[in-house]
Amino acid sequence: MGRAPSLEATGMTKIFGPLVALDDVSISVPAGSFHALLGENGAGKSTLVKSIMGFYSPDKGSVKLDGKEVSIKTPKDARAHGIGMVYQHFTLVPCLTAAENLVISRADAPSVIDWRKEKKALSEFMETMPFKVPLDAQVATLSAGEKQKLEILKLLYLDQRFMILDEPTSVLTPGEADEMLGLLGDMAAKKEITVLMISHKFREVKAFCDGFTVLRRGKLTGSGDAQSASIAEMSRMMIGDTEVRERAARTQHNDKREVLELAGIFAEDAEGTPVLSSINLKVNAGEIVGIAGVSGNGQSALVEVLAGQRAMSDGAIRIQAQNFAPKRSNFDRYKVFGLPEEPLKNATVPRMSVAENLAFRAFDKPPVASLGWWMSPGPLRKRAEELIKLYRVKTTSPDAPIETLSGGNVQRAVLARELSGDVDVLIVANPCFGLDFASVADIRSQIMEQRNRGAAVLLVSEDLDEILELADRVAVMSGGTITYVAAIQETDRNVIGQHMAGH
Ligand SMILES: Nc1ncnc2c1ncn2[C@@H]1O[C@H](COP(=O)(O)OP(=O)(O)OP(=O)(O)O)[C@@H](O)[C@H]1O
Repeated sequence: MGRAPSLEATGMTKIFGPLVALDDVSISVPAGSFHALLGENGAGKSTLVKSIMGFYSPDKGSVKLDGKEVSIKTPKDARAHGIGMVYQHFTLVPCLTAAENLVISRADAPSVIDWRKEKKALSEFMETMPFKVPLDAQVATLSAGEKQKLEILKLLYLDQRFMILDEPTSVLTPGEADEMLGLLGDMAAKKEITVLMISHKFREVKAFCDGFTVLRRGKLTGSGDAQSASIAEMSRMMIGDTEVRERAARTQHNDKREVLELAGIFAEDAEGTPVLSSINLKVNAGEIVGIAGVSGNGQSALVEVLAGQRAMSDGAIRIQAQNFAPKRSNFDRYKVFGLPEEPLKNATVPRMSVAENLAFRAFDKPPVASLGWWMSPGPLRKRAEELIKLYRVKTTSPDAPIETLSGGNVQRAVLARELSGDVDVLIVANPCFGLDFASVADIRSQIMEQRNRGAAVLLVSEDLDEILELADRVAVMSGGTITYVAAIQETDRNVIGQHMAGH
């Protein structure tokens, strides 16, 4: 077809108050290229693509498509120019079918839809596509891989042939990720599309990308050919001379005390449909049990139950053989810590400062609360400064509202707070989701150190590599229950993958 556009953004600058989030950055993505945009958390990747997409109006800079300067003031303008974006999280309407989602996404969708005509047109469109999604299926019933394919089909349906993908594989199994990137790579090679992909995974960049651009602290630090550059070169451009901490090793334990027990847990959603049924699992002191599974199989509901955000309809949580009701006073009493999904929403007060959020679990204890209920600003700030440094949280100041931090930095701030206490039980859900590799190394080391110190760790993760690296045992969740449990040494990726797929 040869319809892939080229895109060139020059001198892009975006200032947020005291912070230059993007400082004179230029990027060139030739037609039919599969280009990676790399950088640590907070480097400015989202700011760059949001400025190109018209979500932000840059303070300076210009965008050329196929060599011609274009004016993009809103995301609608970007769409009209054939630039589309796929986000980390799905944007489809779950209760509609795949076909309905495609048709309503059109700017010119008629108010009365002639479904016979639309379906014929859609089947013809699907014929020309390299991958298929069942058009009559309700989106809620599709797997994560199918939903992601539908997001991409939507861009093609809207004729958006410059695709910006924000970590598109974070919700996919490794097999699904390779399949999807492979198909996009083939389309790019045929010059049907041009892809700009934000990624933190060097393996994917090496396997599928031709060009790359690296940002660091809002500045361009390098670009080139992703095939000839080495991973070491690319990571140096990303992190400069910041040292990557060495991974904490697993130590042997004699302490086999049972600490956390999930005993026959059941839960329903608002409509009364079961989301968890008969969850039985024990976690010992000094053990990491990884819960693997394709997203949407009850993992979020389980984390919500453990965090006290969702009621159980039956069953019990026990800690050290005592019934545990998940509420704030008990979290402190039983030394239960954790990172829920979407930490900005579930574990912070977005408008409060980074320092206040870091103190949140400690705000009513000395030394922070030495003035009674008045939070004492001196110790609070000092403690915050220590944690910010130790966990490398990027913020303009401890006083900045936590909602102004990049996604990865909010996560690091919450982990800094939760991992810095005296932990008996640690419950973490996708702790490294969207983090850059230096942070992944840090966070995984911290989790391992808590295990080595004797904490019982429940690690819910959609990233199988993470479970294989950290867990002592793995449990697979499928259809709201645990279908498989094994010691890590006695199983492998394929067997776990088959159970994840429900076989
Ligand atoms: N709306 C905003 N207001 C103030 N500061 C912001 C805003 N959006 C982003 N920033 C800041 O701009 C910097 C760049 O953030 P950006 O989200 O572009 O990083 P990123 O490279 O996409 O990071 P991540 O990998 O964590 O998503 C960060 O320091 C962030 O705190």
